[in-house]
Amino acid sequence: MMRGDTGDSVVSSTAGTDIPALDVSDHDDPAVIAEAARDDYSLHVVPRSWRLSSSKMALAWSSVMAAMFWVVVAAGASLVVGTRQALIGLVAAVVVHGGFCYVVSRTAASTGLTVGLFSRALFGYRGAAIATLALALTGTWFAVFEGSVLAVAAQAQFGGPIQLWYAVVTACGISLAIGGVRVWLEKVNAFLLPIFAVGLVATVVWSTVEYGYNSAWLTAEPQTATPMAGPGWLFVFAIYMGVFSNMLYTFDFARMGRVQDTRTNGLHTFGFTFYFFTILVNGAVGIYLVHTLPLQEVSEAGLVQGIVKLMGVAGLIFIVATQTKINTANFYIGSANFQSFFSRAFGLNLARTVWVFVVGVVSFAVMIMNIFSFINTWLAYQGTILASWVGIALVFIVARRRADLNAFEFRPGRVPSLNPGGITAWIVSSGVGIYLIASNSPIASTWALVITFVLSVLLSAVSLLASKDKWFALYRPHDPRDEVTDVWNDRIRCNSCHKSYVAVEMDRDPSRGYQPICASCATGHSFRAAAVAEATT
Ligand SMILES: Nc1ccnc(=O)[nH]1
Repeated sequence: MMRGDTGDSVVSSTAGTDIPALDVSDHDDPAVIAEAARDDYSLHVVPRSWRLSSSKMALAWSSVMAAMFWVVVAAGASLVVGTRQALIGLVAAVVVHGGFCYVVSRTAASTGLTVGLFSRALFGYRGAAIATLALALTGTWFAVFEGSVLAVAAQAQFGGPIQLWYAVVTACGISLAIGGVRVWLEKVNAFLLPIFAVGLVATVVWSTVEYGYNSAWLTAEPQTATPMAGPGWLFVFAIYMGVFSNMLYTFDFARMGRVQDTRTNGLHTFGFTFYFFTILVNGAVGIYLVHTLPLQEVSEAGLVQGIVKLMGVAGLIFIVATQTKINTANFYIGSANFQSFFSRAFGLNLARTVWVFVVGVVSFAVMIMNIFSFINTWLAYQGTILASWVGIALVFIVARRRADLNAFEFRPGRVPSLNPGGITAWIVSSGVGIYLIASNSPIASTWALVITFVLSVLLSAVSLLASKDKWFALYRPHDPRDEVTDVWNDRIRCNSCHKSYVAVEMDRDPSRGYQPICASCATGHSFRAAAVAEATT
């Protein structure tokens, strides 16, 4: 439908000019739907028609709930600070993660943006690429840990060389993550959720029957004294701040939630209910098991070996369920963010499928090379970068709500290269965090991430007060958003790839006679250069 035909004032911005008319439609382009089945609009805004019901969203996202990680981290922490302090730390973590993810998931659903696209509003066009690289590496390194745990469990049951199991686990991870969230993730995770839930209860009951119940686990004192500058619960809370990366995972999933479900999704699917189970229930099970099972070592590998020894094949099935679930999410986030990073940084536009293989090959190589401690160190430092991303994003989201602004500017032709306020807050706060962690003092394990986060909030709040409009947006004429009646419902055909995307993400290309261009094609160098030139003259 060409609205220009009606002479309607909707197209007023092009009236009387020789700007080409838009090819507008109000339904999805079949070619776009086919592409989305693999890519989930990873370089585009997710239209309202590609959203999942809240139950499907919950099943897809339940992937992150099931990871031996949550069980083992709490178990290890409780040996350092004692059960009571550990539980206090877990509760604090549930409240903070739940609250933040409420906010983050709402913003993701209302904007339909990825972490990569949204970050442009915070840090500018180039600055945003850092977030996608950090998140892609987080997904890949987590895939290494969770995959290796599964390989260890399989080896404990069946024997054979560990390298063989690494290969099997990697092949499974790749095949499940090839389809997008709606193709595989939601279905696989729905199927595995009951196995995970039953397995968790069975592990507790089985170990109690086998080794007897001893209530001493509830009052256990610290066993591995560690110097720390602060209370034990803060030590535990800080460990969970190290996985604030979950909030970026949340963003990339919640963009596929329906707008009318934002409250349910915010409170339950991604928020408090989710973390009650993920952090507190999983954690309490871990603390119980570590005081009940005779373990060789408290690590993910040690715990799964204990479980497989106790329960045999049933234990292995449980571990397969947990680790397969979490690795669908890790592979998905890793591949989607590598795709976004390489598209921005190197103009390399490949399907997400290709990046699924890259995540698989890289994580397999790391497992084979046996460099787990390197990855641990990497994640510890990188945790500061993602924690401060969260602080800056929250300040920005809250400020935007107060200013009553509806849409974030993220389009390549309409954001500056760097947002000096966001970038300064990001570099300074994460720099301080990295310095504190490198100092290896007792402050590192308790305060480093807290200080990073608080600094990121303060600095970004101050920078917003001092900010100028041009930090956030390039001002250019001929915005297709102004030419349609409904930016979410009207699809505009891109003159470069000839596919139609929702008007929210569309721009006009000054280097090609103001033809319409989509958010993905707009990452090309010539368009960006022309847009920047137009804005500054
Ligand atoms: N997001 C994640 C949290 C914990 N473990 C993972 O592998 N991934």
